[in-house]
Amino acid sequence: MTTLFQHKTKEQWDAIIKTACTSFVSWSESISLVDPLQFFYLAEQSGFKTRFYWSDRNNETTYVGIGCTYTIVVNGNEARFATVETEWKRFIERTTIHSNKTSAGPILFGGFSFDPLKRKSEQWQHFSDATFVVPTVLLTVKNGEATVTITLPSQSEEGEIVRVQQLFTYSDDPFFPSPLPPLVRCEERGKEEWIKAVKQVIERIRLGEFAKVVLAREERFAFADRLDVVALLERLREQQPMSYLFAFEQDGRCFIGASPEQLVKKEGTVCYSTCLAGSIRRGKTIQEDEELGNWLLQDEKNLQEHQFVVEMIKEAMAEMCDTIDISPRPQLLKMRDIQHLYTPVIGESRRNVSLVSLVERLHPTPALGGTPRETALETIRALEPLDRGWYAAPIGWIDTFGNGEFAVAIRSGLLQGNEAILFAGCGVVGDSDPASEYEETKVKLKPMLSALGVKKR
Ligand SMILES: C=C(O[C@H]1C=CC=C(C(=O)O)[C@@H]1O)C(=O)O
Ligand SMILES: [Mg+2]
Repeated sequence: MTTLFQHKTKEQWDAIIKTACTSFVSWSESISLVDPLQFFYLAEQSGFKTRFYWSDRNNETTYVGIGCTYTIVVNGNEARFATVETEWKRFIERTTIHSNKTSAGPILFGGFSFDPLKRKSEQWQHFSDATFVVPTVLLTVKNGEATVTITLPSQSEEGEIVRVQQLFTYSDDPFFPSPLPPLVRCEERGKEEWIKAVKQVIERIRLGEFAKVVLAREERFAFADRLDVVALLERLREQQPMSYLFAFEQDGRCFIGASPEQLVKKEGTVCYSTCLAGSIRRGKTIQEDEELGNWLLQDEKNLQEHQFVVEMIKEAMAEMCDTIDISPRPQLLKMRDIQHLYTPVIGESRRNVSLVSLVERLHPTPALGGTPRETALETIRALEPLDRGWYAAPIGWIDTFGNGEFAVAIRSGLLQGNEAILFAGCGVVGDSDPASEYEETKVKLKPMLSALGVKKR
């Protein structure tokens, strides 16, 4: 047995918790490097019902959150972004933070639903229009260094303290996630209805009603046994190393994915965003892959699909930043299963714009909604035969300095018991072909399907 966290005795914990004159207390300490997945795994062993996992696309920062000391839940469209922001500020004011490193400290992690005006389906009942948590225990792994941050109410009960402490005594034997269970059934809902919706959207674009609408669909998969989130994260981490990896689990339901798309990142006065739209599969040989990539870089339909995103993000960033830097032409972003047109944007803002206000301004970009935004959203609400829930919406974190990052939760799915519901969409423009758009959604389902071990359907 190894003790991960040896620095403080029970008496020292008590002293920190009980002498705080604020409602919450938080402290951080360096620990020896641990595999974040092992930490995530331990959470379940210790009986915590809430856990999350985040790692960015450069693998610079990984967070694992366990338990929840503070929760922000908002339902409905009214001020959901502003509420998250004010509640986070209120929490910081009510917390004594013992931290000697600027990079450590508690974070707020969570996500939003794609569209609060869409009627919530049964499957998304447990995911609010905004749910954010301050974890009881946070593991931060940054540049090869691990820090643990414990955040507790200053009136914590003894039992809770003991449960948290138990988490730090672990066996350092390798952990064994359960093997992935075999697939027993897959169900594709409303293929014909979806293709009909794509056709309708194309016609309405040609009539000049709107310029672009992103339509999504879902597929359901039933397995012989319960799906193990740790096993899935381990496979996603291995198979999609250049993606944001995220999982948010509460009471046995987990929203999980590996997305290539950054919505926004804020680091001091610097703000980053990316325009990602326009897709083609990867080639089977290097030559075919290059040919496909070159075709994508010149294809009018895909360039148009991409350009709508560039225009909107450029406008939003120009509004919020003093200067912006954006390249005039898209480049290729190659993921394991798919390649995209990609244009990064960097802005500098000395106006104190908050990360949450950037998220609010940017969501949904035309990579997930359409152009013009409101008409596209109304069209999606009316035509799309599913509730997107948290799919295609912002997911990410904010720290106590207001820095943080949000990804767009695509290439994702909802796990519950033996079942996985996966989502994929594509940008429909005037020159779209319904059959090719359908094929594109199949490519976009691949990252989650490979992680689930589903090969042929
Ligand atoms: C809507 C999705 O992807 C978006 C992001 C990149 C490329 C896209 C496209 O080419 O259609 C989509 O706009 C999805 O993966 O479900
Ligand atoms: Mg597309």
